[in-house]
Amino acid sequence: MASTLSQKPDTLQRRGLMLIMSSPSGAGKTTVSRMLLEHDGHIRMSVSVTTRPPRPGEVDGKDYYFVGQAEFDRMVEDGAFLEWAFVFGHCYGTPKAEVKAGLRQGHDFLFDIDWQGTQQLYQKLETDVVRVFLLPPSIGELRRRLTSRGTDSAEVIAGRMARAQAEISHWDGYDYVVVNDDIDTCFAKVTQILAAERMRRARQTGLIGFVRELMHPVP
Ligand SMILES: Nc1nc2c(ncn2[C@@H]2O[C@H](COP(=O)(O)OP(=O)(O)O)[C@@H](O)[C@H]2O)c(=O)[nH]1
Ligand SMILES: Nc1ncnc2c1ncn2[C@@H]1O[C@H](COP(=O)(O)OP(=O)(O)O)[C@@H](O)[C@H]1O
Repeated sequence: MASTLSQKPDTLQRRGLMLIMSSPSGAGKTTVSRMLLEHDGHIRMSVSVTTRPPRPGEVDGKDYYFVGQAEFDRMVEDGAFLEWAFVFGHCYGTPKAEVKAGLRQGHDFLFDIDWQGTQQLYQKLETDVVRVFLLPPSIGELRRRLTSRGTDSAEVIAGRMARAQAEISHWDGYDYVVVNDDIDTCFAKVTQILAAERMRRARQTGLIGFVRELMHPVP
């Protein structure tokens, strides 16, 4: 039977969500983020600002906005960040403007940020935030991944390994925890989390009118 409703459920207005992915360095956040951006047409990356120098192959404006310390400090003073933190000796921050406007328009955003940034975003925008923590299958595999990525010196890798346990200790500040053993399985799980979170009643702002029409159909 043809529907008499004025709106199709699939096209209803929805508030955007903030999918945060954190992990110890090398567990696979960047890899899973790239897969999500490639396969999901509705999520955008929140590109952070950092004082860390670019790695080979990283593109300014795509991977990060690379800035000097003075410019970063000015942005902090101007209130340009939703959150910012000091990680591995460098400053990292999430620019505010694009995300706030995008959420209202129903866009979803993906954040590759650490536990400090996650706490700050959760305190500010709790209902919009979905927190996912990726774990490596083992500490040995984490070291192998950091080494095989080939982007950091032995000294930097040693620093990241030394921080791994401290970062893992924040796993209980997240809504979901996924072990990134096989990459395709891990990606499938993150995709399932995103799909379910998009269906949360509180996010489906357009449902109110739709449900009203279902309950009071025009004869
Ligand atoms: N709080 C916060 N953390 C960030 C931000 N951008 C990146 N990070 C985190 O900073 C850490 C270092 O990032 P990066 O230097 O790219 O190395 P990675 O750990 O190999 O991804 C990671 O834990 C990122 O999640 C940000 O805007 N805010
Ligand atoms: N499930 C996986 N199995 C094997 N290698 C992986 C897996 N996930 C990521 N990697 C590799 O491990 C390295 C670190 O991954 P990356 O996504 O850069 O981690 P992070 O962003 O968390 O620091 C990269 O070389 C990546 O290709």
